[in-house]
Amino acid sequence: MFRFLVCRGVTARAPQEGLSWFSSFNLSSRSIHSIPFATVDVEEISGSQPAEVHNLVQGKWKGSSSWNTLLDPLNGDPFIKVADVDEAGIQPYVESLSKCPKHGLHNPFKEPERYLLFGDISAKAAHMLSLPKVSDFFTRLIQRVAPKSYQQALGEVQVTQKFLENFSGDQVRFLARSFGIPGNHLGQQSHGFRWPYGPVAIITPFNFPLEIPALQLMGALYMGNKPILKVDSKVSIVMEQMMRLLHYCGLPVDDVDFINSDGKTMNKILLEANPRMTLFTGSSRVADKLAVDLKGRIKLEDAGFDWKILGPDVQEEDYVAWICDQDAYACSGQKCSAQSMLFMHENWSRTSLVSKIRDLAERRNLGDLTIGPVLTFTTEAMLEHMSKLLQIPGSKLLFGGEPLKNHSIPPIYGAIKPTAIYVPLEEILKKNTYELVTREIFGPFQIVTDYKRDQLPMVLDAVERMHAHLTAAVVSNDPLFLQEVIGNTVNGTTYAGLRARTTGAPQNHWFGPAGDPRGAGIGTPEAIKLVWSCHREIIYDVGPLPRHWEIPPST
Ligand SMILES: NC(=O)c1ccc[n+]([C@@H]2O[C@H](COP(=O)([O-])OP(=O)(O)OC[C@H]3O[C@@H](n4cnc5c(N)ncnc54)[C@H](O)[C@@H]3O)[C@@H](O)[C@H]2O)c1
Repeated sequence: MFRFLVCRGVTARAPQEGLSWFSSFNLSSRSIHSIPFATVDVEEISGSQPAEVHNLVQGKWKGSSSWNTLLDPLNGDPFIKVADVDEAGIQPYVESLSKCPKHGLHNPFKEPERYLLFGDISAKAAHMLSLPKVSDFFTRLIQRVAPKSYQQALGEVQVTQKFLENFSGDQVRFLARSFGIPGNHLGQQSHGFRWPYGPVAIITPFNFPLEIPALQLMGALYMGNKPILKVDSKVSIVMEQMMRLLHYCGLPVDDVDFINSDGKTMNKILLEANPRMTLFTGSSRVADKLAVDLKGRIKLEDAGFDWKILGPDVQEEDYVAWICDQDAYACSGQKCSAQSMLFMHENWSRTSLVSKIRDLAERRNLGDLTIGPVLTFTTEAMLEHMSKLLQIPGSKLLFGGEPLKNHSIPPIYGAIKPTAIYVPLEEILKKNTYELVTREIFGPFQIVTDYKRDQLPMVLDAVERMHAHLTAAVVSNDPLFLQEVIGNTVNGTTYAGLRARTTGAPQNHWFGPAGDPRGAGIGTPEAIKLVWSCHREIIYDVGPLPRHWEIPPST
């Protein structure tokens, strides 16, 4: 992995066209030391040289009178200053959103050229992200604010790059494909169109600083909406730089507002600006509040308490153990799709699967960020949860359960070893323990249990009672077993088969919860159309009237 320097203070350039756009960022001839859109040098951000994150409203980047200082999650240095908008400063954002009509910035009858514009922007942005120094820039920036291994952070950049490639050229206009049905008489035809909502809001969490906001933002824009984007301030520097890249690739500067604020201020903006649709990705607690506040005009990607069921056919033990380790502990367990509960068939309990998972988990280390800080739970909170679980009869610590040692992660964040706790199935199902055992701990933490051949209905009962149905894995190549588990469950993204995993949200398949009419999706054309457009039917009825038509009797 090579390092490079970026000139501090370089501002976003005006969009340029065609060849000149490409040659203005020609790696071989011009400076390999600069990234033309970037305003930060990822390797230089530190307590002595803190980076600044700005807001964008009505086409202008703005600072703020109050700056929120972030601590480096690896050493506690105050390393990023975020221009925080407080409740007194929301008016420009409310006004900007209110200016956008309900019929959007474009639709099939208004400025259709913009569908092509977004195909072009996507092609250019995909090209930029494919350049090694740009992809390294974003990968490292992600690592600085949401510490995860280089490979995991790079994965976000690659998914975003592929997604942008997917929606290059004419693919944006194909998203707005309409259909027509012949009518009842000459001159009548009905046409179904994908229509934008107009002013919309996007709220995203800390754990995927680039992939989630970038994919949802582009989907919103493709369909003709004007979004206000709010990313968790802890990581918003990544998307701030991505906004600058998009401007560089031709995104009109007043198409998107970008805001840094706390949740309360954002809640107020939503109530005052009244976006026609809000996409919320985050915890179920906030999701449920917003669903009420916004009177249902919302789509949700909320909490994940994701399960994996190992079926009766034991095979490829090493592979299954490796996937379990990746699913539970990559990104320190801070994926919404992380494996939270593992159900092992008794045939698997007789193998050395658990000790293999433990050995793999023990390879993880802070040096390469294969384990790292937990940003929303402290060490004490996770250990306290563990001791409550260990009071359940028959439960035991399988491995982990200790704080990480020899680190300088500040105490506002958590730092524990990858942890697995065994809880007997019968105990999990008891009314007063169920809630405790199925609480989502957004860290390197999983529950393991086992079941006997005739206890599959109990396993299915346990997963039926969960409130979030995001991802799941059924690890078996027994078609009857797969059929039974899939037919009796609902999770929106379910992997089935020997190689099944719970994590993995590439751009090539739908990712989102099921079983909830508010459920959103991300990544695919279906997800974009569902989340970011509504159906509009235009019934043409132009005549002519039948010859000798007369006014009929009233009906
Ligand atoms: N389903 C998915 O695709 C998905 C993806 C990633 C994360 N998640 C979930 O997100 C959670 C972890 O993220 P988190 O702790 O940052 O979530 P969170 O709900 O605390 O915050 C998410 C975002 O909402 C904002 N926010 C908080 N209160 C708000 C309010 N009242 N009005 C408007 N905005 C508000 C936050 O500032 C942040 O930007 C986990 O539960 C995880 O499972 C889900």
